[in-house]
Amino acid sequence: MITLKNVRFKVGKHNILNNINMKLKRGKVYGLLGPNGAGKTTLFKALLNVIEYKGDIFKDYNHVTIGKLIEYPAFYPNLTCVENLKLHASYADIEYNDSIVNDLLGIVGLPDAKHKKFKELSMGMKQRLGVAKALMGNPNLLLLDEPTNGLDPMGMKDMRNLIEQNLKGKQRTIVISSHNLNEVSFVTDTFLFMREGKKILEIDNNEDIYMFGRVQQIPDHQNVKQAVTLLEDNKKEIYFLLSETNFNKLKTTNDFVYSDVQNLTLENLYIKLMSTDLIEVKSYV
Ligand SMILES: Nc1ncnc2c1ncn2[C@@H]1O[C@H](COP(=O)(O)OP(=O)(O)OP(=O)(O)O)[C@@H](O)[C@H]1O
Repeated sequence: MITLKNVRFKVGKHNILNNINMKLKRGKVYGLLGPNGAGKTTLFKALLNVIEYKGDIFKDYNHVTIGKLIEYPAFYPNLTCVENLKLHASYADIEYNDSIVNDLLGIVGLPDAKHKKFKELSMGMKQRLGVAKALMGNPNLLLLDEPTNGLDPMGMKDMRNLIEQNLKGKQRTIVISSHNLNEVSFVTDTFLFMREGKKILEIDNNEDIYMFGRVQQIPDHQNVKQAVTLLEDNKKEIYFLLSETNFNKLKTTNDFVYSDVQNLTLENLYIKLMSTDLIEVKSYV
């Protein structure tokens, strides 16, 4: 488990990361969602320890190894896939041999492109080579920043299959940032929504539909409070956000009074959370 406690990063007066608290468990895939400038890449940089953040990041692995695909993968255009990976391994001081490099190229679906020069690869192949690079040294934390960036629908599907079938593992934590809600929802266990440098909501990606409605009265039981996420807009109206299962449980609670209930798709949920009217998200969990 990797635990972030009050992680902050400020440039001048601008809070780029604003008291981020989260726990990243082994074997889980996290989808980091948020608009441009929300702080997703900066959060990756904090995890990579390449920025001077405040707060703490605790890692309970004996030895944390991190693989990363951040922005577009950088490779030497005139070197082949194999040569590029070997060069990276020697720079990064990662142990490798021919069979490790060949296996990695097999895992990412590039076994026939081993001796192709980087500049000859398609966009999808370049991204997959970027993943192979991130996987060198068999990292237990894998950070993928917009891995489907620039890919066509087939390329996106290949990337999804790669994550689902070959990267997810019991010992590995994967964090994927993406603007493609649909794509990320196929592979993610937990969504982390970020806005303006804050983690505003964390929810499981289960089959449940999310319900949204206006709160008129909320019971004062701790159990009820724990089940509900409240969204407050700047007109001070309170809305609730609940999984369908929790909503059905709460419906039977007499004092829970609400109106205007609607189902939310992931896209609608995202829009609600990022809407400029909304000023605060309170989760008691
Ligand atoms: N070192 C820095 N100095 C100044 N501003 C920075 C620095 N690093 C990040 N920022 C700013 O912080 C904000 C968050 O940037 P970041 O790249 O983390 O966002 P993001 O969520 O990854 O966005 P995108 O989806 O566009 O990739 C942006 O407004 C960016 O300009």
